[in-house]
Amino acid sequence: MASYQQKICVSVRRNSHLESPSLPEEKTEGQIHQCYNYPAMIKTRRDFKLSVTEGSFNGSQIIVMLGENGTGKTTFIRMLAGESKPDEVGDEQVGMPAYTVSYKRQELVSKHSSTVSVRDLLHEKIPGSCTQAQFRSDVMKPMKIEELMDRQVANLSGGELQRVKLCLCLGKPADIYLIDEPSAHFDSEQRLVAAKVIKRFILHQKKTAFIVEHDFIMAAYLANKVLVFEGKPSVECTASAPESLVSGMNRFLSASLIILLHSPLDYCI
Ligand SMILES: Nc1ncnc2c1ncn2[C@@H]1O[C@H](COP(=O)(O)OP(=O)(O)OP(=O)(O)O)[C@@H](O)[C@H]1O
Repeated sequence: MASYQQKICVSVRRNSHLESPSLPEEKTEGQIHQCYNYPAMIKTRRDFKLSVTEGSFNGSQIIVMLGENGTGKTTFIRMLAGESKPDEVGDEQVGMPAYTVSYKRQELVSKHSSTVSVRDLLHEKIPGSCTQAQFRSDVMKPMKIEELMDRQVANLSGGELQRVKLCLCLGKPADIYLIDEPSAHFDSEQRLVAAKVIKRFILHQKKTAFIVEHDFIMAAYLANKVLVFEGKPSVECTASAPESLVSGMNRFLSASLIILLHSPLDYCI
C-alpha cells in the first residue's frame, strides 16, 4: 500500500481550479484523477466492532462494498458521509480527506407530507439537475421519472420511491456518491437499468461512488474496485482496503464458501 500511495502521490500536480489543493492525484491513460487517502479506523456500536483498514481511492471509480448482513457496511458509509466519527484513528497524519458527498440511505422512509409531488420534490432538492438536458436523458428518462412526476411522494411504492431517491442522489452535485443498496425493491429489469444509469453517470462525471450491493451480478457489473467486509457479523468485522475486482471478488467468494460449508442445512431445500 505504501508504494502504491507513493506512486500516485508524486505522479502529477493538481490543477489550480480544483477545490482542495493539498490532495494528491492519480494519472491513468492521460487522465488526471484526484486521489483520496483515508486512515485506519475503529468504530464500536454497542456490541459491534468494525476495524477499517487504511485505504485510498480516486475519482472516476466505483467501489462496491461486499459483505454479509451486519458486517458494518452502513457503519463505514456513515463515517465516509461524516455522520459518524471513528472511535480510534490509526495514523493521525492521514486524516479524513475533504470532499462533498451525496448519500442515498438504505432506508426508504418518506418524510414528506402527502401533498408533496415528485415534481415539487425534484425542483426543490435538485433544481439544477432536473432541468438539465443531459441529466434528464442520462438519469431521469431511463429511470422513468417523468411518469411519476405528478404522483404524491408519500404514496409511492418501494420501487418507485427507490427510483426517485436514486435520481435525487445522483442529481446532487458532490465529489463522492454514497449509495446504500440501490437495487433494493427493484425487479431484475429495473436493477439492470439502475446499474447502467449509475455506472454511466459516475464514470462520465469522473466522480467516485461507494455502493453497497448484495446482488452479486449487479455488484460485478458496477465495480472497478471492491471493498470486502469479513468477520463475525454483528460482533467483530474488518473492512479491507479497496482492491481490484478480481482479488476482491475472490476474497468475498472464499469467505462466502466457508459460510456455506459451515451451515449446509441452510442450503438443502
Ligand atoms: N445505532 C446503532 N446502535 C447499536 N448498534 C448498531 C447501530 N447501528 C448499527 N448497529 C449494529 O452494527 C452492526 C453493523 O451494522 P451495519 O448496518 O453497519 O451492517 P451492514 O453490513 O450495513 O448490514 P446490512 O447488510 O444488513 O445492511 C449490526 O450488528 C448492527 O446491529
